[in-house]
Amino acid sequence: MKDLFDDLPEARHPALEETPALMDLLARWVERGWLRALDRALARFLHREVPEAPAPLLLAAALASHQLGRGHVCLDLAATLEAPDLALSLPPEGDDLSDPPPLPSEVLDGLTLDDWQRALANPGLVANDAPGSTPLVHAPGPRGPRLYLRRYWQYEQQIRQQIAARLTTEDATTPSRSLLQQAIGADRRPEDTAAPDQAPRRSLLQQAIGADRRPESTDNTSDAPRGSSASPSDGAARRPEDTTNTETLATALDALFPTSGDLDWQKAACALAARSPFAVITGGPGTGKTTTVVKLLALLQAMALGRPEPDSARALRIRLAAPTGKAAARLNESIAGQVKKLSLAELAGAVGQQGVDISTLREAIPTEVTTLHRLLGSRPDTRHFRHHAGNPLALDVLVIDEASMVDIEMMAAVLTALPARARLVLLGDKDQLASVEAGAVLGDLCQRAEGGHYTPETADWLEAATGTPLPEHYRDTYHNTPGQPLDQAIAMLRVSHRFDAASGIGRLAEAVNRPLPDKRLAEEKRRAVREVFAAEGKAGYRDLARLHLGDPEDAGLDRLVVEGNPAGFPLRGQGRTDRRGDPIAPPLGYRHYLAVLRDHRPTDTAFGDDEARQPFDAWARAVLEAHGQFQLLCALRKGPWGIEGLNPRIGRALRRAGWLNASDMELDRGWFEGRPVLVTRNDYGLGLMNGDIGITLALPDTRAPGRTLLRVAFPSSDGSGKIKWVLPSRLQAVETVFAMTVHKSQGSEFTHTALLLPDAPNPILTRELVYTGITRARDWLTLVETGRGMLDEAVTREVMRVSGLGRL
Ligand SMILES: Nc1ncnc2c1ncn2[C@@H]1O[C@H](COP(=O)(O)OP(=O)(O)OP(=O)(O)O)[C@@H](O)[C@H]1O
Repeated sequence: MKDLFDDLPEARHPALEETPALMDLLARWVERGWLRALDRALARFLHREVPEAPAPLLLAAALASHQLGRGHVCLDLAATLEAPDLALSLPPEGDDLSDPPPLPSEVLDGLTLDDWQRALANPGLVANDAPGSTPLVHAPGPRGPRLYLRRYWQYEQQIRQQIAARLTTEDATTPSRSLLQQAIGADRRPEDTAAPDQAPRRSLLQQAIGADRRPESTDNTSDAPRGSSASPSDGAARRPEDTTNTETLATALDALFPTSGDLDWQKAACALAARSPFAVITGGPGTGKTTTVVKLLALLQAMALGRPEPDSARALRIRLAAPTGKAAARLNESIAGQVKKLSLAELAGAVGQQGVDISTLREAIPTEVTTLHRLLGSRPDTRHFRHHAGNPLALDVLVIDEASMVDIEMMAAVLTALPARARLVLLGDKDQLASVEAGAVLGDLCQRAEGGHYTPETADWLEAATGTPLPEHYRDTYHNTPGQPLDQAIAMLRVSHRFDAASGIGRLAEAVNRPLPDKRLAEEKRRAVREVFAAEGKAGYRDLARLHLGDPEDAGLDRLVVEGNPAGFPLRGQGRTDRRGDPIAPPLGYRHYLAVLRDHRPTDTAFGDDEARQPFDAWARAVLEAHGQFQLLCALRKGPWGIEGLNPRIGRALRRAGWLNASDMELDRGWFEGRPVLVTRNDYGLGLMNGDIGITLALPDTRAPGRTLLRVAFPSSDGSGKIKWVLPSRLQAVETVFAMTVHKSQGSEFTHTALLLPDAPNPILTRELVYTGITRARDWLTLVETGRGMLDEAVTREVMRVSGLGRL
């Protein structure tokens, strides 16, 4: 009897057997916020296009689309069958969890990987890892098959090909042939993805996946000449900065990096980046990414200006860019300072026969940082950029800072618009949260950065260039796997110059960030994190405080947001000094910027032409600067511990303390003086970028003497210190930012950061999120806990990103 039953096929969930049942299920998931309406729309669209498409295919398509909203560029089929409930972000924020619809695990029960792949064998809808016009692409991955929406498969291909082409045209050494073949993908011709993609259903599909606009640069139907498509032969031509002479390079590196006994990773990173037309410099906060890149630019410029043939000596066209206005402004500030104090005399004498003029060299190092959108020339209301393959960027070197925030679509657009001979240098912290949009390009590229994986050729070359041998454990021979071409172009900076051993912020970031290769080590990791706090108190880390809140009305929250809760820190935050011995001011709360707002208000009664604005500009600058002293960050948007609940709650606390004058309605959704706002979408008309922060101030109303008018003051993004005054009614996409999500805080830094963890487990709570939040703190960090065990929970959960960019 038993054998007979065993032979019967297992009954599968009706949603896998009949399309109407699947559509009902998807509708229920959408209703509960488990799935996006877009994801269901895609499944319905595909069903209309090919009515006989089997339900498991439509389900896979909806799940693949859903992954995009969660940052993954594709659906990993085997991983989904292993842990089906991870395919949806469950529970979504704000779900009351009652009467749940069937979970993915119930629906997928009984479906094997073979069954699923057989269902995907549908040439009308799914292509097998190849160009074509199907909306979906089924492609192999390192851990098993994946399903992509075609557009994202194409972005990935474009990035792979553009990077691989640069990795094959190193200036100084050439990797072995077999590695080159791996880099390009032995079974794929580089021109494959350039084949016309007729995609007849594209516009409808794009609507279905929320992508009705795309950059021209990635539009394969465009008949624009592929002027910038990189090919090894293009790239092999000599660059103006000739870094092939290892001896000259070594002398120049010695001039930039005073020698020390051990390997200086900054020097090694500079050397590797000078050698390769594509390079990544990754590292945690304060490890010297900016310092290194400034020296790299000085080196490249010196090489270019010092060329022996005077006719060919010309300065390189270098551009610096960052994904958001905020990140651009930050880099702008730090790079300008570093260029000014860079000692160039030795370098200038080390290159070329005559040497290079120091002031010419200094002037040739740019300090202006633009956003990627501006660089590519975004046009209002379209994702089409002015620069693309047919109209490439006019530059020789592009440096992108905060590259962890660049999503796959933007990275593909940048790479496609980059001339074949231009260098690309990516800077960023591989461990930070990735962009909210799909694709963690930097994290994917840096998967092996920790171990180095340098080949014997690279190790020998590095030793010749830097004068220091490469320690054994960074060599591929140590790891017993051949170093990939990509590994040779990546350098990881490992020493923080901002946080020393006495810094709790640095220690906590390190403990939280420690990878967890084996779940059995979870308890050990939790203990290591707890130990940082166990050193609390007078003898403990003086920059760390821990605050427990019982409920959102807890008076502890008022103390934190108004005053900064200095009592939570050892010695009330008094008496600390920085590395140079300068005093560090005790931690502050929002009262500080509101006090500057009140106490420094100009007495002038006119606000009109440029001159009359100056006192107001100075006031706004002081208020904005004071505002950067404190920021509350939280993981969630919704619920009492999300920004939506906390923003009005904090507004009320500040009003109670006498620092704000606003009604409940204004605090909830209106305008009031002192309101800090965050721009949530680029507004090219106003010149405001996603991530910009402005403060609402009351100015004299020139048309009605004695009365005031609210305007929002934003720092101008060109680093000029000017203030942009914007009428609130013109701001289309802003939100109050007493509380900010950790996601939005990327690229920013605050003197005192308070990181608030929610009171219940949530999939969004990961080690990357906690690490990103912690590393936003410059001098003071308050960890705010609202429930038990959430820190433990978070530090042992990692973001799983699925993409195919790991190996090149
Ligand atoms: N080798 C070094 N020796 C001493 N101080 C250094 C060194 N490298 C960098 N610094 C200092 O450490 C601080 C951080 O450096 P830098 O801004 O270059 O780091 P970063 O990695 O770009 O930081 P961020 O996290 O802000 O991106 C700066 O004050 C810099 O002057």
